[in-house]
Amino acid sequence: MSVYAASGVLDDPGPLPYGRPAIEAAGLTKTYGSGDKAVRALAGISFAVPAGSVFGLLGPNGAGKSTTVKILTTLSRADAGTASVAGIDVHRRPAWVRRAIGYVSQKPAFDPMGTGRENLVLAGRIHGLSGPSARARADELLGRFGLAEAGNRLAGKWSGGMQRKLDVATGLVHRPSVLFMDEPTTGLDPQARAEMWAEISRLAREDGLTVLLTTHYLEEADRLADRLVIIDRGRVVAAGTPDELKAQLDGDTVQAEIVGAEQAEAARSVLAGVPGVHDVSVEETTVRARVTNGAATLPAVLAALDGARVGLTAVTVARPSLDDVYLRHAGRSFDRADAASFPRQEKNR
Ligand SMILES: Nc1ncnc2c1ncn2[C@@H]1O[C@H](COP(=O)(O)OP(=O)(O)OP(=O)(O)O)[C@@H](O)[C@H]1O
Repeated sequence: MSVYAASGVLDDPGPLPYGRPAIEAAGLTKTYGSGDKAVRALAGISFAVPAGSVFGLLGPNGAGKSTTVKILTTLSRADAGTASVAGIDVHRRPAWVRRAIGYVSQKPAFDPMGTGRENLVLAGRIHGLSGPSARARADELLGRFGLAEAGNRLAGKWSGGMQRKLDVATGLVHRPSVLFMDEPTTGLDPQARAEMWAEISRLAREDGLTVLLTTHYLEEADRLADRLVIIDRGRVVAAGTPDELKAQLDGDTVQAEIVGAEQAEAARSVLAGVPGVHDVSVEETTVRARVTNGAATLPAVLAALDGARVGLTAVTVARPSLDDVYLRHAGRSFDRADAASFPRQEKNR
């Protein structure tokens, strides 16, 4: 099979071989700039995404999510490592990959001065559909996303949730087998976010699409992803299903808010001595610890802190969350890693 037919039209790369992951990344590295200004964005990222599943790429700002997606969607080249999408090598066959994937960026991609239907028809035409085929596909997608009634109204006047659905529908016009979504629910209100989660699940369950989404919302990854990797500073620090990752942390988490940072350090040493308490960490005035059994250990924790005259403003006991998984692997909590990198990221935008 030739890569390009004489007309320049691509041959069909064919279906994904049975059992082969829809996305495979192995040892991807990427450094931006050189010398003193070099930024190592990826330090050897590897993962595999089963076909027909929702996969989460989770990490704080600057972790390397966008760089990974850019490489997988052929917008950037890795310095080293290999990657394939829909069974196609991203470096050797970028045009094939582009035909097999859809991409929904974080920023709106639709024309607000066009109707929803016009936007979809235009996207279909850009992908080479004939006029009648593009119109039929537009109507199919409007119906699929519950947008049929609004289809002839200006997209710029739609609600944020409807506009996001339009962006997703646009990414699906050419029937890709793999859909990349960058922060799909950023900026949506809670109801629109829940609706978008349901849509994304449906795409995988009912349509057999493989969805790779990036997010820095732990809850989103927990609720939506069949499997996920947590990326930190260009490395995969944890991988598995959300339940597998949380189950690695047996027991509960005790989190105590301490009156001052000095007392928080004192609290750390006090708690480290309480039987059943382990992995004590301190960030500013927050002390966290893993405990074998939260309900049984809490009285001893409170008594120990009280005995050391440590002032508390709040104490909570919770089942392990993905934040705890991140804390265990990255040595700092997710929120703080995100906040720490935020000012630098703002400058980049
Ligand atoms: N074009 C670029 N030139 C220089 N440095 C870059 C460039 N793009 C990204 N970086 C840096 O590479 C690192 C990884 O960035 P990347 O955008 O992949 O992270 P991210 O996890 O997607 O973050 P965010 O959630 O903020 O998009 C960061 O330190 C970032 O500042």
